[in-house]
Amino acid sequence: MASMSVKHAIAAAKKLRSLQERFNPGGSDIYPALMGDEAITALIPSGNPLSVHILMFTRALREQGTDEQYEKFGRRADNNEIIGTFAQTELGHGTYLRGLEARADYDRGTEEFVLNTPKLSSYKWWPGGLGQTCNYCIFVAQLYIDNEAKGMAMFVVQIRDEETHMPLPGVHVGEIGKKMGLNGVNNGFLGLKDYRVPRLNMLMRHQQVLPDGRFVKSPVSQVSYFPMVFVRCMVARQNSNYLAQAATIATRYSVIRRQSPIEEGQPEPKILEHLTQQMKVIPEIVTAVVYRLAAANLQNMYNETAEAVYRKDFSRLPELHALACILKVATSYDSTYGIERLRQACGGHGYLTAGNLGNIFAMAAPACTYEGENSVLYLQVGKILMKNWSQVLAGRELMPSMAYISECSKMTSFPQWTGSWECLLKAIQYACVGSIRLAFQSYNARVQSAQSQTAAVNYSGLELTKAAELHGRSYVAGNFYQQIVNSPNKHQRSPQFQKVLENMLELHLIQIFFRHLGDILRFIRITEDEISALQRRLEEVLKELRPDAVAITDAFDFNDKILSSALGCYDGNVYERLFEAALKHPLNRKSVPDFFEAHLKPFMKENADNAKKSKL
Ligand SMILES: CCCCCCCCCC/C=C\CCCCC/C=C/C(=O)SCCNC(=O)CCNC(=O)[C@H](O)C(C)(C)COP(=O)(O)OP(=O)(O)OC[C@H]1O[C@@H](n2cnc3c(N)ncnc32)[C@H](O)[C@@H]1OP(=O)(O)O
Ligand SMILES: Cc1cc2nc3c(=O)[nH]c(=O)nc-3n(C[C@H](O)[C@H](O)[C@H](O)COP(=O)(O)OP(=O)(O)OC[C@H]3O[C@@H](n4cnc5c(N)ncnc54)[C@H](O)[C@@H]3O)c2cc1C
Repeated sequence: MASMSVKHAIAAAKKLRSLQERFNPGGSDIYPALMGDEAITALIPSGNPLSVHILMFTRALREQGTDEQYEKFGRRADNNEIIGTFAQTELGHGTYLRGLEARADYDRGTEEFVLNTPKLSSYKWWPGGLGQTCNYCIFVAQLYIDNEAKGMAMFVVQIRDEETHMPLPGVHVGEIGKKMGLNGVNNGFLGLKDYRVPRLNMLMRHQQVLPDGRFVKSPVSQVSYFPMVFVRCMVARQNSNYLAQAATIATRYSVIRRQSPIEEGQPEPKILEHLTQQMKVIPEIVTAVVYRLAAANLQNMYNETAEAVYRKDFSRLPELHALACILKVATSYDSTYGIERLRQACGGHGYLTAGNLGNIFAMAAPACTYEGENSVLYLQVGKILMKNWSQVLAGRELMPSMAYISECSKMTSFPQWTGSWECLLKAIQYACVGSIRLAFQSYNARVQSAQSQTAAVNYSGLELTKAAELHGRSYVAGNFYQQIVNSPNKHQRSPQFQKVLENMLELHLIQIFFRHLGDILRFIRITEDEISALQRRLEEVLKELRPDAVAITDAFDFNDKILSSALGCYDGNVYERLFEAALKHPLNRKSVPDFFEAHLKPFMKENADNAKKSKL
C-alpha cells in the first residue's frame, strides 16, 4: 500500500510541479485547484505521503527561511530533489506548543545547533511521510542559548542519506503504526541524539541567532505559526471536497435505489422521493457548496496575507488566524458528520468498502484533529472574540469579518420577525453576539477575580466554544448570502441557475436556524406560528431542490475513478458493480474456504458428537 501511495503521490507531485511552472513559477497557490478539481487524494485512497512535503515542508522553507536558505534548501525541495516533512508534534505534546520538549542548544564554538529529543515523550510523533518517505524535515524545537529558553524555532534537518536513504547517525526514525485510515501516509517518529546542524540550518527569516550567539527576536512570534495556517486553509477546501464526493455518491445511489411505496399499491419509488431521505442528502450537497465557497474566500485572504507578511506587514495575521481556525473546525466537523449521515442514507450498501463512503470518512475525519485539534481551535477563536468584545466596549472598530458583532452590539432588541433571508442571517448573528456577551461576562468576572487569562479561558470554555461555533456559522452563512444575493457577477447567471442558488441559500439558512434554534430563542422572541412557517418552508425547499440534486452533484465533476464507488458510478449500474466487487473478494476464489477443514468442520463434528453422547 505504501509503495503504491508513493508511486501515485510522485505522479501527482510531477503534475503539481508542471502546473506550478506553467501557471505561476515560484508558486503561490494552485493546490486548491489541483486538490479540488483533481481530488488526487481520492486517487490515493490511502492518503498522500507527499502532502506534508508539499503543503508544509516546501512552504516553511519559502516563508520562514531567508532568501539564501531558500536557495540552499527550498529550491531543491520545490523541485522534489529532496523530500521533507513538518516535524512539530511529539509523543507527549501536540496542542501546547510551548510544552514541546525537543531542544536545540546553540554551540557558539562551532556555530552549530545540537539537537536532542531528551526523553521518549520528546520524540517527534505523527509527521506525515516521516516514517519511510522523507530524507529531510523541518524540526521544531525549543531554542536554548547558554541554557536560556528563547522559544520555538525551526531547523532544516537531514534525517536520511540522499543516496542510500539510510537514517543518518544520531537519527532514530520509523513508522508509528496502523491508523483508522490514511495508511499510505507513513506517519512517523523521530528521535535525535546530539545531532549537530550548522547555524544556518535554523530558519531565520523572522528571528535570528547571530554567530556570536546573540538572539534577534521575531517582530511577531506568531508568524512562526504560519505553516499551520496554510494547511488549515487547505483543510477547509479539502474537507468540503470530501463532503462533495460523499454527497455525489449518496445522491446518485438515492435515485437508483427503489424502496418502500409512498402510496399503498404504488410502485416502490426512488428513495430520494422520501422526504426524510431528501433531508439527509440535500442539505449535505448544499453544505459542500457553502464550504467550498467559504474556503475559496479564505484562500484568497491567505494569499493576500502571505504577500503582506513577506513585506513584513503582519496586520492581517490575527484575522486570518481566526478565520482559518473557525473554517478548519467548521468544515472538518460538518464534513465528518455529513459523510457519516450520507453513509447511513445508503443503507447496508453504504457500509460496503465498494461504496467508498467509509474511506472518504476515514480521509476526512482526522482533519478534526490535525493542524490544531478542533476543540482547542474553538477556544482559540473564543479568546479572540473576547479580545474583540473588549474593543466593542471601548468603541473601537473590529476586523471586517467581525464587523457584524459591532452592528449587533448596538441593537437593543431584535427587530420584528419577518422570516426573510436577511432576518434569518441576522438572527444567527444576533444569537452569536448574545453568546459572546454572556461568555465575556463569565470570562471577565473570572479575570477580575484575579484568575489568570489561561484559567479564565478554561473555566469559561463551554461559553467560549459556543460563541466560537456561532461565529463560524455567522461567517459562513454571511459569506454564502453575499455570494448568492450580492455577488457582482449575479447578473451573468441565468434566472434558472440563480433560482437554484437561492433555493440552496434558503435551505442553508433554515437548516442552520433549526440547528441553533435553542441558541436563537435565548435572545430572540419567535412565535410557534413563525417557527411552523419555517418548517413548511424547509419541506417546500427540499421538494424544490429535489429535481436539481443530481445536476448539482454532477457539477462537482468527480469522475468514477475519483469517486471510486459502486454506489456513485455515473452509469448507475450499482448492482452489477457491487456484485463484480463481491466476486473479486479473495474468499470467493474457492467454493470451499480453507478454514472449513481446518476449523469449522472439526468444530461442528465435535458439537454433533457431544450432542450424541448427551443423548446416550
Ligand atoms: C502532490 C500534490 C499534493 C497536494 C496536496 C494533496 C493533499 C490534499 C490534502 C490537503 C489537506 C490536508 C493535508 C493534511 C496534512 C496534515 C498535516 C498535519 C500537520 C500538523 O498537524 S502540524 C501540527 C499542528 N499543530 C497545531 O496546530 C498545534 C495547535 N496548537 C496551537 O496552535 C497553539 O499551541 C495554540 C494556539 C493552541 C496555543 O498557543 P499558545 O502558545 O498557548 O498561545 P496563545 O495565547 O493561545 O496564542 C498566543 C498568541 O498567538 C496567537 N496565535 C496563536 N496561533 C496563531 C496562528 N496560527 N497564527 C497567528 N496567531 C496565532 C493567538 O491568537 C495569541 O494572540 P494574542 O497574544 O492573544 O494577540
Ligand atoms: C492523520 C494525522 C496527521 C498528522 N500530521 C502531522 C504532521 O505532519 N506534523 C505534525 O507535527 N503533527 C501532525 N499530526 C499531529 C497533530 O497535529 C496532533 O495530533 C494535534 O495537534 C493534536 O495534538 P495531540 O494529538 O498531542 O493531542 P493533545 O494536544 O494531547 O490533545 C488531546 C485532547 O486534549 C484536549 N485538549 C488539549 N489541549 C487542550 C486545551 N488547551 N483546552 C482544552 N482541551 C484541550 C482536546 O480534547 C484534545 O483532543 C497529525 C495527526 C494526525 C491524526
